[in-house]
Amino acid sequence: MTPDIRPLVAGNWKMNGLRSDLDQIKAIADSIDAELAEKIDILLCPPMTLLYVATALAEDTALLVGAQDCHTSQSGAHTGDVSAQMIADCLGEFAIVGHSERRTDHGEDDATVKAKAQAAISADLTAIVCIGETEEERKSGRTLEVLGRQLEGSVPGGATAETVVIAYEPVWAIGTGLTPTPADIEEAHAFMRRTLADRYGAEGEKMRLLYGGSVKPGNASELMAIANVDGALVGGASLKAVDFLAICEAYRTQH
Ligand SMILES: O=C[C@H](O)COP(=O)(O)O
Repeated sequence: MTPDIRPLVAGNWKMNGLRSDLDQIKAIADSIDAELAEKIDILLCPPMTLLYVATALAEDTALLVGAQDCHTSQSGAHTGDVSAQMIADCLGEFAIVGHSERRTDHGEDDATVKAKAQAAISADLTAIVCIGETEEERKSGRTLEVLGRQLEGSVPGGATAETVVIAYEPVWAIGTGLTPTPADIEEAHAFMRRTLADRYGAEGEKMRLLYGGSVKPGNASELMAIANVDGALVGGASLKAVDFLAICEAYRTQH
């Protein structure tokens, strides 16, 4: 945690979720009480097919809703793509960009991720920019070098704490049940904080830095207590309301 930074717990449903799962979104939205809402922001990013219904379910609750990607343009001849403006039109407030699965599956490089983040910001969304090293990069001692390069290449100039959130997701920790040691996470987040503060000054000091990769109810408290970890980006454990809410609960007794 970072004093004076409001934590964000974000759920990324990835390519999961059918209409029959809308009850999970409703359960999450309806379970966020005033005490928890006062302490943290809680965000859910369902697949695009459920986005508009999700924002309707979240209306008049503290649940925030976002998307998992956006295009670099706001409209045009891009079959199958969805723009940041369309996400905002569906009342989404966030867009994840540069998730490692998109970097791998769709060949998205840092320049593309930066353009997507810029498109999100231009549509008044907050961009959650994902970065993280592969297993091979960690084993060869290049983690911080990779994070520095990705921050430089993926985060737009002029980013502020309002417009950008950074999610550190070691690729090898995603969906594997493995997590870095608390010391390794602390080192990575301290590095990101220094880098962002050097580049963005006071805004970099306030930017939210999430940890993602096998966050579960059982390890959330330990992970969220690490210095400069201002929340979580949760994959698998966000699919069930009871698990996602248990992760959010890690904050109830803190602050
Ligand atoms: O966006 C979420 C991350 O990729 C983490 O996924 P996971 O919690 O299933 O490891």
